[in-house]
Amino acid sequence: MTTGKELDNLRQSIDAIDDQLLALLNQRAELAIQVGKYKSGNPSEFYVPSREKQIYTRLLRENPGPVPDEAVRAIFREVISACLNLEQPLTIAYLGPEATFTHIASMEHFGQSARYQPSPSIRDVFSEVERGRVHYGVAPIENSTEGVVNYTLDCLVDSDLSICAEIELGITHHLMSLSGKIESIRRVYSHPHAIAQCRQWLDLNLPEVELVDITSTARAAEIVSHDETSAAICSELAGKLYSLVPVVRKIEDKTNNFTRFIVVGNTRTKKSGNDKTSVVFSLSHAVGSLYHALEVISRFDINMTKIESRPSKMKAWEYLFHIDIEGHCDDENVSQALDLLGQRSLFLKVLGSYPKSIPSRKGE
Ligand SMILES: O=C(O)C(=O)C[C@]1(C(=O)O)C=C[C@@H](O)C=C1
Repeated sequence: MTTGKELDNLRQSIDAIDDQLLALLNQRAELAIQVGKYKSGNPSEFYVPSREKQIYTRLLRENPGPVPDEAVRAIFREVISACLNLEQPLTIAYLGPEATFTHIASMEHFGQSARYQPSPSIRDVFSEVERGRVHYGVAPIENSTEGVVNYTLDCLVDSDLSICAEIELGITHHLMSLSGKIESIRRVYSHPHAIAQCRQWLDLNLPEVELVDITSTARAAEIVSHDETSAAICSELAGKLYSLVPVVRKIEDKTNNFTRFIVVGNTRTKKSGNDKTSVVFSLSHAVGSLYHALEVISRFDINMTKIESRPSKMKAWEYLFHIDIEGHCDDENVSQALDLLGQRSLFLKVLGSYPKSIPSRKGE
């Protein structure tokens, strides 16, 4: 047992370390301000995803414990966020309203010091950045259970913005209501993707209940906050914002449920050493055209992590192929592969090269 004196000594040692941490944090902030002065003054140069990725990778590799990696990441997220804010306060548009998973993903990536602005649609997220009203935008692009968010893919094709970074968030859905009682539920509101991710649970546990599609999980929570007989499938953050309590926690069918979000902006992200590149292309209706296009990827020894096709919208039954490949477009093999792929395509656009995400479980 620790005596009162020993406890006092331990707390004094903690105070001494806190003083050192505070002094070091301020030294770090001074250095970040100096780094900021080397940047040309263009606001889009201040946030450097490749450098941030290198910092996290090194710290997580060197972490001796007992502080868990997830905590190291969260602490340094806030340190970097505060330092960046001293260089240039960042404004971020996200697919709102407040407390959506996109909001959670944005805060997880940019930290508490950035300023956040909800946008009513994915198109609006893009246009806020295009019009220069915010520095960056965040939109969902793919869920591990439900597949791609088509609208984000379409916006990427139409827009001149680049993908600067990706964010991967573990997603957990809770059934939340005003009373927390399952027997009073007549309707369940949520975003169609969230309903689809909880389909088996709903069929088994609430087979008679009406399911209502809503534009976002956060909006569902807001509606339910005015109706005693309904429940929302939403994040804990959204439920708390509207004074809901959990009826049943973690109702998603697949426990490994992740969503990827993209950060879009006017800048191209430099190499971090562990990157991905997103590309969209279209092909002629000739025998083997897709085969010949993809042969280029394997010829240059590149791993493809995703392929998706979308209607071109220009002509019926013509398609755009969206692929993600490992590597940065400034890597020799990726750059050569993209040149050749361009020669074999009717149209090719590089949507961005960006650091591979470090998955986070903060949405759980
Ligand atoms: O290295 C930089 O360019 C910085 O601005 C410093 C810093 C940091 O705090 O480490 C801050 C923001 C950037 O996104 C990356 C790194």
